[in-house]
Amino acid sequence: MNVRQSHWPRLNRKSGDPKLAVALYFHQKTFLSRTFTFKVNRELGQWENTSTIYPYLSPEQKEKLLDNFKVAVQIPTVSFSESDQNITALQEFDLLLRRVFPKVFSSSLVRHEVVGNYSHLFTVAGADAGLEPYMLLAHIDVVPANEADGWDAPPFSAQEIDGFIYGRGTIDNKQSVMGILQALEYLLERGYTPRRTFYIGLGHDEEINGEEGAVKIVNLLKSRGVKLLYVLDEGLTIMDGVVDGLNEPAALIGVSEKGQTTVKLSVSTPPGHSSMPPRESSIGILASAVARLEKNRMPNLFGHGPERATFEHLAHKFGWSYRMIMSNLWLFSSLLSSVLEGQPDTNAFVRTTTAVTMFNSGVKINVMPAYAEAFVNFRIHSSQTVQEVLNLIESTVSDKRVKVEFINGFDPLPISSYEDDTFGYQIIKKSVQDIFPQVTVTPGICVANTDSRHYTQLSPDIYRFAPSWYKPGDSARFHGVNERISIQNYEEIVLFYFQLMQNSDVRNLPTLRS
Ligand SMILES: CCCCCCCC/C=C\CCCCCCCC(=O)NCC(=O)O
Ligand SMILES: [Zn+2]
Ligand SMILES: [Zn+2]
Repeated sequence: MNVRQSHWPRLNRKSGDPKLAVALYFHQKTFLSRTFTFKVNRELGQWENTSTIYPYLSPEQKEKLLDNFKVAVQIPTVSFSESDQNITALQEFDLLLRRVFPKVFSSSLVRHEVVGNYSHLFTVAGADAGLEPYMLLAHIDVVPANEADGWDAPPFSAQEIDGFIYGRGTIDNKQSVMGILQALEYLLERGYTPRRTFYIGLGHDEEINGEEGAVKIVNLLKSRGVKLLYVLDEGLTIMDGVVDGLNEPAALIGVSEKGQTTVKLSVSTPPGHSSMPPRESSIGILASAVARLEKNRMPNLFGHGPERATFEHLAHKFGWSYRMIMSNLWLFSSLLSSVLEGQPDTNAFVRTTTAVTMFNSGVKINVMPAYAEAFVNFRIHSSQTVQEVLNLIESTVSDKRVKVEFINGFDPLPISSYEDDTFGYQIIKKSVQDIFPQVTVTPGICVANTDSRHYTQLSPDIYRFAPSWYKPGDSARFHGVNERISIQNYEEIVLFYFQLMQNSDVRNLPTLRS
């Protein structure tokens, strides 16, 4: 999320954005007396004290957890495609977990099951069977990485540079896999017995849709009649310094995630000699169609999904000028949305995105190609459906020579509750505040997809968040080059899960202060 200075109009400068100046003038003239509408959460009262084990890591523990994490990153658990995964690496990863988390694998409180050959389900038995269980998710597999793309360190080296560990999976998502189990290992070492039962699900094929991992874990839990109070998976992060005007870091808890669809566009034309080409080749026809899709973006729908709540919750953290915009979205939402669409990550917040990810054609330099195909991946805004997006694709392509085929897709996920009395959301929020007291917590929309989308029948309250710091430039590290995490951040992540497990043991949330 890089809303950099140049994209945010400076309200206190004469040279500010003219659109904004007009809007502000209009607002000040006409609506000065209007009360701000931004929402300030009421603070919860006294928390039941269950966190009896202080979140602390000794120097020896810090050294050990880092060693464990590095080895996890060094195992190349790559999902190349739905039919191609590095099975040897997945087997090696299984052995690693058993070796470095001896308490987890030997405790009488923990039941461990392998699901779908390489995924893991842990059931940690709580002392009070009357309390509804919750579940933590993460995934073991990673997307491919090629050092030649410009990595500063080999992507499976876990090399340390300036306090950061570099490697594929360091923020997606081995920091959660190892962080969750490391936290449990340390809690068990210190004699912890949970009050509330919880599950840990580690999928091995999230990057290729989770059919063998998450789906099978869900089916197993369903067959046992399990219902979950809340689910926490990977997703949004702690945003820091990437929204101009917001001077404090903000933890965005994904209360939903976007839908997705992929279409294949293809063109067939007669092959022939390249010395006598037709006016248009199959490649040219297809390229024009793809260019039309990229040029005519899906509509900006800012304000029609949970992204609106993000800004309403953050409004009071901005300076007065920004606050005026955020807290009066009824007037300024088009201004704000046009700013947000200027950067790839914030743009993903406000619309269905269009990504041309594969393009294949041609067999020889002097042969006209008989066939060209492209795959386009769309991430669907909360207020749209797959069908609506398909209709827009058809009308934008609008060329009978281009065949448009639906490959797969699903609608945006339901929106989980983030109210003051919502157990899961408030427990996650408190755990963030325990470990990151300087951070504001707010709901958000996860722009990518996660294994948690398979869990909707087990719980209405599904959250997507891992407390990795996301700073300017970090968006390019997800599935990109130089994926990395700071050593300090990894320690914080272990402590976050350590706290989350203990905080989840409260029977009820504290009552609201009036
Ligand atoms: C004002 C807030 C604007 C926020 C803009 C969005 C910031 C995005 C931050 C983090 C994104 C990280 C996504 C991590 C989950 C990755 C899951 C994944 O790769 N799934 C597979 C897939 O979606 O294909
Ligand atoms: Zn992921
Ligand atoms: Zn990923």
